[in-house]
Amino acid sequence: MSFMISRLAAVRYSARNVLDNDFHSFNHNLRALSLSSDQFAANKEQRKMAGKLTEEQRKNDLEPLLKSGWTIVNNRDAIYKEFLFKNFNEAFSFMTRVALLAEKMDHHPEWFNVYNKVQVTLSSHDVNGLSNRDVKLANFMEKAAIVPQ
Ligand SMILES: C[C@H](O)[C@H](O)[C@H]1CNC2=NC(N)=NC(=O)C2=N1
Repeated sequence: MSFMISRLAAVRYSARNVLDNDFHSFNHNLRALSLSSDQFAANKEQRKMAGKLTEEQRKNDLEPLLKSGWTIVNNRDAIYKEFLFKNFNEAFSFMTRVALLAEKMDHHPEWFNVYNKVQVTLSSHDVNGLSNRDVKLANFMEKAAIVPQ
């Protein structure tokens, strides 16, 4: 019973955060509720262990992205690309498609949008550099940016 109450308290706490517009910590709490604390810690640890891209992964997985317009950011282990669309609707549709995967992956882009332009920087904050999650998200963005006319 006290377990249930503490769960409810956690949900209420999460709901309050949402009202405070703190979606990030809401999702964090939701994940903590659906995984046991051991699973949650293991999951976090796994992400860290997957770690930064190896030299081999950089050669095999990063190089094709650099040929598609991604560049390595100065003084940071991150990649950047500017996507241009016909108008705001197409730019924001792209962002929406990407946002759904990003949330599923619990891996979020740094991005800036104005009208038809979306500037994206990808890096994995928990390992302070590029990981396979950035490669996956970048490859998805390449597909999501194609607008059927
Ligand atoms: C707690 C939660 O898992 C982390 O804050 C997630 C959220 N989104 C993230 N996004 C990115 N790009 N890097 C991270 O390390 C990261 N961590």
